[in-house]
Amino acid sequence: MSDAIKHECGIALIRLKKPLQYYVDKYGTAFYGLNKLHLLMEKQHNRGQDGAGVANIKLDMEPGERYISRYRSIDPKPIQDIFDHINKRFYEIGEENPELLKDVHYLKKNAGFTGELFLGHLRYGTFGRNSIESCHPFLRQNNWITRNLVVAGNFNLTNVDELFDVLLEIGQHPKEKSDTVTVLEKIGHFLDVANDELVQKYQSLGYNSHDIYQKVAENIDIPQILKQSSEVWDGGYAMAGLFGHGDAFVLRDPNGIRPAFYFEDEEVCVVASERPVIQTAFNLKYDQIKELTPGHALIIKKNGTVSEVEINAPKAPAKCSFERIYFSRGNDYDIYQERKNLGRNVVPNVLKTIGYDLDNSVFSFIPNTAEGSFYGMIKGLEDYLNEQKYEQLLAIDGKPSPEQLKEILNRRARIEKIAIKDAKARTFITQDDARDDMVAQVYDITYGSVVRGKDNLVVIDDSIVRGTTLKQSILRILDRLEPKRILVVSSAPQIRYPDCYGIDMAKMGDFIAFDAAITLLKESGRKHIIDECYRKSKEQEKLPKEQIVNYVKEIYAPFTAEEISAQIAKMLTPENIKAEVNIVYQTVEDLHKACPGNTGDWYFTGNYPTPGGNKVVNKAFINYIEGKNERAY
Ligand SMILES: NC(=O)CC[C@H](N)C(=O)O
Repeated sequence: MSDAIKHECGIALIRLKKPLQYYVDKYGTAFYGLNKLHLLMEKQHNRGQDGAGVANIKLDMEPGERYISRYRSIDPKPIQDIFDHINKRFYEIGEENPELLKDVHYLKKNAGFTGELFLGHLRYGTFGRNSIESCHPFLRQNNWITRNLVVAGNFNLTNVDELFDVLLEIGQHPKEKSDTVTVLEKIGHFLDVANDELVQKYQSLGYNSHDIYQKVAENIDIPQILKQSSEVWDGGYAMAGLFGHGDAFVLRDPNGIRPAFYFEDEEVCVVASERPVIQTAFNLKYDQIKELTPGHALIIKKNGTVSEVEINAPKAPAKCSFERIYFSRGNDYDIYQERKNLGRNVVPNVLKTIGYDLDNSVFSFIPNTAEGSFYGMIKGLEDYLNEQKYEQLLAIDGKPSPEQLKEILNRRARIEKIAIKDAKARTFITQDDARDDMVAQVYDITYGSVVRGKDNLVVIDDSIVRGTTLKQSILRILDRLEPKRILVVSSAPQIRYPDCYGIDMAKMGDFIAFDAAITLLKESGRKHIIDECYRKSKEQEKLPKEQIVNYVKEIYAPFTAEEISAQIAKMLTPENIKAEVNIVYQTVEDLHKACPGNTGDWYFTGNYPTPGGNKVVNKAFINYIEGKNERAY
């Protein structure tokens, strides 16, 4: 990915189902859960760079003993910072007496993060600031054990304002307006209600105070609480939570927009945002990992029982295709195949654009996430060439001569490693005139890989959002190789609409495809379409989200995808470069063929799976026209 598109958040949850001593005996460590959590988080570091956090709950502690620990960090290397911080205490204990590091009783009484229930989170913020206070997990503390709640999620809701107002209506006074706090308080409210009801019930049955909370802990109906609190959430979410007494959950949105995978056996229950992460951390096979059903919650009771429970009826599946194209790590069994298919599917259009001139074309990719689709593109080119060789051989009268055979068989796609990504140099002195030049050097090239003035240079990238790095850096540096033409291939279709479900792409002006369509409208004397779209958007601004229509589609409607691609190519071509620049995008249809299980495509099509999406795109368009540079949710 050449654009600095923002990653998702990632979650990791572990419940150790056996007493800690079991892991000491079997694996030789009292830190089995903590180490696995570290691994799960490290392997998902791609999902969030703003910060990270972990929480832990110890089961069956005595009153007066601490049982919830949490640590968060916005250090440039937050995962390392967190585990350094946690492990420091263990080093101290080890210095004192190494035996104590295997004494689970001592550890539970004397050190944090030695419980049985772990929750980790990696954050890329889509709401609010990048402060440590915005890092998950969030805590809602209480002196009654069953009222304690810890929450972390990969999510974005379109109706946080609405939900916030409901909190006010019921008389709450939230100390801040953040989406995670709003969700936490929403669940917290129904948790309180459930507690009150159960306490009353057991009081009337004559239980004493201590036993009452024991009974509450055993009988609290987590699915009911989740139903009540999530009923009106509009958005994408994989929301994880822990309760003070030891129950836990992970709830997935009804369209399955955000991913969640899990594994369970007699020792552990593990949940993460990506499947191969669990495979690697616990040495498991692909089919041992389950995907959490949309609209369902995984409920992990304190007693160790695990079940998937329907919370909200699943809706039309719209699992995020961007996870497959770019966000999730490419080492997932399915995702690797899908990325290769994405590359393979663009081949016919690529061949057409280069006039089928394989002899004078060099193929490469933008490091590193486009590597999977590059392999697919090569396979597609090989298929094409094989087809040609077959035809050529058949066309020969009689037996081909050795020379003919060699010539035909030797034809292959010319593949080179062209672009190299060097270490990030983030700390440029900003306003300096030399800055652009420095930015241009973030990528480098392999000299001598292209025949000057003669070759087409084809490079595949996974997607193009704003295209800034392409324009400022990549195209300029590729032009130094003096190809006749540079063809940039995007394994994703044109990004035309904002995301409001957890990817930070919330402004129309951030999309080169949108810029291109607006420019085309203006240049062709059709500005009235923009005005009309603005008028209609404004008119429905105050309507309930269910009634809002995505009129922004009308901005793109007059043009074919190819016309917009051509305009994008024009706009992204830097001044003073020699090569002709073309851009070929994946079609939406081919995207669906490549990633059949993840049909969520609203950023490409404007078809939002929830009503709130239409409200967001409406707002984003109004913001754009009115010159407001802010998020639309
Ligand atoms: N990318 C995400 O899932 C973000 C989670 C949440 N909306 C936050 O900003 O903290």
